[in-house]
Amino acid sequence: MGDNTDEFNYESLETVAEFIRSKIPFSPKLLIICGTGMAGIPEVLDNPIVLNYNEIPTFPLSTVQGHAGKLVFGTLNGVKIVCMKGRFHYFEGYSIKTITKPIRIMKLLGVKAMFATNAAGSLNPKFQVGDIMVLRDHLNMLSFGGENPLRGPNDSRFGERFTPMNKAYDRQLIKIAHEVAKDIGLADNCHEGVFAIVSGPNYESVAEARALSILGADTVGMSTVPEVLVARHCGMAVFAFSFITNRCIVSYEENDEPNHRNILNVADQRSEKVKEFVCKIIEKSQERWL
Ligand SMILES: O=P(O)(O)O[C@H]1O[C@H](CO)[C@@H](O)[C@H]1O
Ligand code: HPA
Repeated sequence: MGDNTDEFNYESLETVAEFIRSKIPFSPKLLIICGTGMAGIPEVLDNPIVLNYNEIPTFPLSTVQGHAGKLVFGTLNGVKIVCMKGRFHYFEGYSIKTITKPIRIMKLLGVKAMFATNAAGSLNPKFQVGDIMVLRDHLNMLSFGGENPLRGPNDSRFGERFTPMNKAYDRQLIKIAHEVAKDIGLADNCHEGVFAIVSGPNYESVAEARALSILGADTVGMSTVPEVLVARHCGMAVFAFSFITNRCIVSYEENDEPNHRNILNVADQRSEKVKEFVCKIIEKSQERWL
């Protein structure tokens, strides 16, 4: 779990990238991280090639239900893509560096942009379960507590010491996402807002949900933001969205409770729409990734 062990240095990550290069006949340009319940996204790829995480030296292993632990390489409209079917979360016990390790490996493979998806609870009363919220910004509650994957010596071969975050989410891709939502009949179900990350694995207490809302968060989840920090640090364009699987409970009078099984079910029911949304955004931004 040490921050600066050899496992994370440039040369070690390059060894992992070289292993992947030896298995895959092309260099991916776009990384898609499949959130909980979004494991169907790689089905859109032509000529898929699968690499299991446990075949890749030093790659972490998925432990969460709904996260298979596979890299799926393929193309869509000529764009060379790699999907992470299974991401890593802080609550699994991995260090913040481990959960973001794949991002730098992907950079070494040639990836220029990251599309990150997540299942999230909604804090904004205007959002419904089944809606999408495109991330305009985030609230990094882990970093407020000092946990940041960019902490430690900076290797300038990846990026600069200090990374701005005010323009983390690519504005052209956000615009395209709204256009696509309109085109596929999701205009009323596609929002834009602020995502807050908490460590989990517990869902929020009523007081926590209320506090996050007061701080300006519209959705909350347990992933994505560390990946975004590392992707921006190494110069990738970033697009992210939350798929809203549940409402956060902000009243002591409510009997409802969030649970992972329901979250998987809700995501599963809308998986075709989510796939279409992602495909069309890639199609419309295609020239940037060729
Ligand atoms: O963020 P993803 O991986 O979509 O998963 C979300 O869903 C799980 C909780 O049900 C947590 O892992 C949370 O982060
Ligand atoms: N809170 C935190 N993480 C989540 C939630 C939630 O309500 N739903 C899905 N992931």
